[in-house]
Amino acid sequence: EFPPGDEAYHTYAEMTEALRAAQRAYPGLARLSSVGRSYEGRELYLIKISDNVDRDEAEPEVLFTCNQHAREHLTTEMCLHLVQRFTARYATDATVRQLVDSREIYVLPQVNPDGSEYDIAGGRYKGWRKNRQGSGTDPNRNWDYRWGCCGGSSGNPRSDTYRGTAPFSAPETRAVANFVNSRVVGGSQQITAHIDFHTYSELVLWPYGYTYADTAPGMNAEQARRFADIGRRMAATNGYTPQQSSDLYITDGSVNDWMWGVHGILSYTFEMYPRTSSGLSGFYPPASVIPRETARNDAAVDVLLRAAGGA
Ligand SMILES: CC(C)C[C@H](NS(N)(=O)=O)C(=O)O
Ligand SMILES: [Ca+2]
Ligand SMILES: [Ca+2]
Ligand SMILES: [Zn+2]
Repeated sequence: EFPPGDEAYHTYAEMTEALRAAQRAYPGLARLSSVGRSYEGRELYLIKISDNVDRDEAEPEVLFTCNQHAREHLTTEMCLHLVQRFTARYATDATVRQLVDSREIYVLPQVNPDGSEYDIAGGRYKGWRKNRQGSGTDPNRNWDYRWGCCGGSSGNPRSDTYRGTAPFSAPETRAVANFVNSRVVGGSQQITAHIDFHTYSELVLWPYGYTYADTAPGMNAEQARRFADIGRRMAATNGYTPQQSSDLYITDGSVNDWMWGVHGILSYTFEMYPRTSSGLSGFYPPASVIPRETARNDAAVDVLLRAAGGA
């Protein structure tokens, strides 16, 4: 459980109950499923939000993933805020209704529930980042695109950026990748856009992460320009700093590189609040900031949902 004062943050059980409650309250709009299990056997819950939710309609599909990194608990709240906004406001908010009626929105609030639960065990924060497989694998170095290619991860199991023994050696990244692979229907990937939420630093990041170059195989100048244009439009709404991922530092095996490199999905990372911090406290902002710092991304999310349809 979370330490005293931080009860508003959702544990894995509370997150699961929030998803179940959304499905119960909005059965025509929300459908809960699992994409698989974590290393310790926790279901990796996914909720789909759309009109006629039980039908696979010819609408652009957009995926939001959160909590790849255990200690980044504000991101779980970000995904749950998305679920809340697109279900509870459907009846009253014309913007929300238009988006839910014309898109299929997938939200995965905890990619790494084992790590997240370990980080808060006993009501004390551990500063834990990775999953709980052996000494821990960094999920965001375990994706199967240019895995371990470029000095953007570690081969040392003790390292916080340990890439694992092989691409998708982590059950969690394997399960999410299986789901994305399953959305190739009739030879084309139905998911057109994606945001992976992290904390912290207030950044909008786009691929590639494995190279400093703006263009590279699978990313031509026009595609790079589109990533930057949409990235800048999103950053203009939330005050984050837009940049290519590698401008921060080189990463290899990251989710954005895989989503774009393998599936052509317009995939971003949002590093949320705070912008700066000393040491680990940046990962543990007071629960009082949750409403403000999750709603802060509403307009950016709408920019992406529109871009997913070609806007
Ligand atoms: C998406 C990359 C470029 C940044 C991310 N930073 S974090 N969230 O781990 O501090 C990471 O190292 O995975
Ligand atoms: Ca629909
Ligand atoms: Ca569809
Ligand atoms: Zn992170």
